Amino acid sequence: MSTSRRAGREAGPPAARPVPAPPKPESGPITQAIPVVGPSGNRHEAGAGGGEGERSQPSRKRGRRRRRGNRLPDRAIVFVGPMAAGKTSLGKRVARELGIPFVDSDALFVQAHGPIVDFFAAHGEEEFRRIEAEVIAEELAKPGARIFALGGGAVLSERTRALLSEHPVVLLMTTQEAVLRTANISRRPLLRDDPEAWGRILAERKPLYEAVADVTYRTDRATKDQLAVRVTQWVRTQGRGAGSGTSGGRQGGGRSNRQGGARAGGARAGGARQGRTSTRKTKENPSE
Ligand SMILES: Nc1ncnc2c1ncn2[C@@H]1O[C@H](COP(=O)(O)OP(=O)(O)O)[C@@H](O)[C@H]1O
Ligand SMILES: O=C(O)C1=C[C@@H](OP(=O)(O)O)[C@@H](O)[C@H](O)C1
Ligand SMILES: [Mg+2]
Repeated sequence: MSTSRRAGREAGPPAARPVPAPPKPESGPITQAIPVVGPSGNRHEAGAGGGEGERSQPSRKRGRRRRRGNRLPDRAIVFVGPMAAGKTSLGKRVARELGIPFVDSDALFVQAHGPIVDFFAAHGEEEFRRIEAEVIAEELAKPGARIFALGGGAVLSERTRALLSEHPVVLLMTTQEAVLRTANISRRPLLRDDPEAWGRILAERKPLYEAVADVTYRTDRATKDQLAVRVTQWVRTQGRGAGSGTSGGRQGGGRSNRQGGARAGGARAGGARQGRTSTRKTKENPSE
């Protein structure tokens, strides 16, 4: 296992990753209706449904299947990445697939403080970052499997990066071209007046994303449906055999990661889990 290279490479069979906490009971599927906070701040049901025209409750059959299939950690699985990479939209889908809640840090912020664009205008970015880091720390402290999508700049906080060393972290990466094609720029204060700032901001933050990530998926090279399947599969490996060496092996086939031209970068954390305050994860980077 490489100990120095970072995320952003092809996902393949990840290596086992030691988990520091004592083995926790694996969380089973959550089959009851689950409150979800979307980016708009609205609560809706996610366990199934997620607000995109699907059922509000998983069927009993699906629930049984999930109970057998899920091996989820008893903690938040965190999505990071640049603005408009798809953290919110893909995070919702993955949560729905897994039958677990979805939480979005921007939505938590909006619930308490109103629209981010307005907050930036009134109080500035620094104050936004301060509150964002608090909101994230509070959420990460809660137990229970769920997908937690962070705002793109959340990794700027050292405190947040340190906390992420205790969580499975998925990095979603894309390109400026794809973002300018699909994203709603007007809701993102840092892009509103200068959409091309996206690339400059990414250049500054890329090392931070890579330092916290366990696996990377490119969202500009696959459909949301394809990615939802792939990321869901990866998440399912994260609760297995803490320290048993089986945690990543099942993904191994990496089959889905290499299909359809959608490249999932892969890396696995190892070292970071040995130290609670480490902000850097040790990864294996299978070749591309
Ligand atoms: N393969 C994909 N995965 C995720 N999002 C995608 C994909 N293709 C296009 N999109 C679009 O990109 C945008 C990403 O927005 P969002 O999920 O809010 O990103 P983020 O939360 O990372 O800022 C959405 O409009 C989404 O529909
Ligand atoms: O990258 C950033 O600095 C930001 C990203 C946004 O979230 P998304 O990444 O979900 O767009 C939101 O937190 C805010 O506009 C600032
Ligand atoms: Mg988002």
